[in-house]
Amino acid sequence: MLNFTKWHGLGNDFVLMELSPDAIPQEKIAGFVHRVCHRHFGVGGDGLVFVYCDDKGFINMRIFNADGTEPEMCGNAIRCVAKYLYTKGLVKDTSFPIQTKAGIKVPEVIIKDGEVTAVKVDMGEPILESEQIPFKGERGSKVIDQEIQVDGKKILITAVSMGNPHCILFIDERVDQFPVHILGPQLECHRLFPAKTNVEFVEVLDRNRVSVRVWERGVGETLACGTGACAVAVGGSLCGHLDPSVEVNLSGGRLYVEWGSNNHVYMTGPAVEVFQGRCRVERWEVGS
Ligand SMILES: N[C@@H](CCC[C@H](N)C(=O)O)C(=O)O
Repeated sequence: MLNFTKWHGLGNDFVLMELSPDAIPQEKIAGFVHRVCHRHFGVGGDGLVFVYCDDKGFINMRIFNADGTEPEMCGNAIRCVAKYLYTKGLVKDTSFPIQTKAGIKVPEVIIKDGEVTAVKVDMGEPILESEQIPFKGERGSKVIDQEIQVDGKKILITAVSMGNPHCILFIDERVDQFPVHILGPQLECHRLFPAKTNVEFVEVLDRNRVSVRVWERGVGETLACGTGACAVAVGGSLCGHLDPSVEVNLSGGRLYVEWGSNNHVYMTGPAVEVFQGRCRVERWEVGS
């Protein structure tokens, strides 16, 4: 039996296990994650998050998407991990570093009347030139409002990496009526993004407020994406649509993002524990 807790950040939901994925045979991880995250045959979740201390005593977080692929980072999950560690008494300070595949991130739990009401995360610096996002071949040639063809139609995209890749579209229509389920998968697998991409559809409400729907790599449409919200704030600022401080309204709720003058991106939002449980696992086969 494996203990787990179920968490969400604005409806972007995760199964959290205090375990290193290295404890699982490499060839079994994708199937294990897929099964745990399955909404009918497993616990159900957009992803599975592993939290553990490495041999140097560093806290590590590794996240896997529901399809079993491993992204570099997850903004909503790191808030859940920070609250988990703090409320369980596994860390004493309100702010502490967490090692991820996208480098060290520093969450700070915000406490009011003895309760963790939100988590603010220093998400580090955005990356505008990387192998994950389209790059025109010259240094300094960032992808900002660049025209591309999708299914014979011309669209403008902006590409930002927060450790994981994001393709951002600023749209003129209402985002709640936008065909996210058609354009999302087409852009996720577009040849310009060699490692596939997350896709954010953004309706700008004013210079400090946006409405966003997200199509996530390896998952599909989710209710929120923390790294996506950060990428939108950076992309919107680079395109001249937004100020550096933005309220990001996602399908599952609101995040506050600030692109600081030190080039770090700060994301603030909630983290909620939903339930605890144990799942039956035999040879890393779940529920069989
Ligand atoms: N929901 C996440 C991002 C999870 C990873 C993403 N699907 C990817 O493949 O990069 C967030 O809150 O940032």
